[in-house]
Amino acid sequence: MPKPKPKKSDQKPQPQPQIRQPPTPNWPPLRPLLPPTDLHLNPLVHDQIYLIRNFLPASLCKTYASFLSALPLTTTPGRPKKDEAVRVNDRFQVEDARFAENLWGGTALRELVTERFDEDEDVDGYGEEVGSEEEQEGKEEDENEQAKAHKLRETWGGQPLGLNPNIRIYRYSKGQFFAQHYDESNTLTYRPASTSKSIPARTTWTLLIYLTTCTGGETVFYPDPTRETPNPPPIAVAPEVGLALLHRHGDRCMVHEGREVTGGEKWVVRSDLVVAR
Ligand SMILES: O=C(O)CCC(=O)C(=O)O
Ligand SMILES: [Fe+2]
Repeated sequence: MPKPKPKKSDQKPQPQPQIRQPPTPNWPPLRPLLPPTDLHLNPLVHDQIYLIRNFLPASLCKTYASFLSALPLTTTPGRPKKDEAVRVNDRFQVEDARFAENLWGGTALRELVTERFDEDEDVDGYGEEVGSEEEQEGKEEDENEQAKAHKLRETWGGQPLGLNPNIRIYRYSKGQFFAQHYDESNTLTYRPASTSKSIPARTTWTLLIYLTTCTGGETVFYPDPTRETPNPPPIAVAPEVGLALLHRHGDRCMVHEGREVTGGEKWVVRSDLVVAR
């Protein structure tokens, strides 16, 4: 069966007058968490999809799913706007810079993204060794630091600043799904909650945090065919309690979908990685 032409998702930021913003939820504290040293950013597809297992422990996911079910979720209409992906789920969207900062800095995410994004690589992989003279060591360390900083910006599309304050909560019940689409990059002005700074920024990767398991409901990625692999197999990620997934979006976004849930409920917290423009 030919694949339907993927649409864009509708993730354009929707600046709304202050007065129409729902009040920010009184999110439960992000505790307990696993020690960051127990967590890893594992590449599923190098440079495209990363997974963090147990990003949120099961007890916290349970607290969140029950907290979120009390929020005023709205069912997205089955009839999308022109050029928008068909999506049927219940969702809640809020601008909450403080929560975005807690998810970033109050968990292992910042450390994994900014310091441990290259754990799977050879630790000496940055730069060639140019001799073992002791006086060269400092210089080599500097060069390694610079190479790492370069790799950081290359991986994330710029200097990571934090998460998009546009927080989206999805609940998919039996029969609900998100049809094939790709996620767009958005520009924004990043304003850390605790300061008056304004930094020109853009989103480069999608963050999905699964709070539940369910049957069906996999997030499925469709790699582009290449000459060597004309029929690449789809890559399916089954929702897992506490799993975080990061995937590249914008120009190099892979077409993907949220498969229909066939049993249970799939709960997802969605944000995006924000980098300096
Ligand atoms: O729910 C999913 O599995 C996918 C969600 C998604 O693709 C999106 O939020 O853009
Ligand atoms: Fe998406």
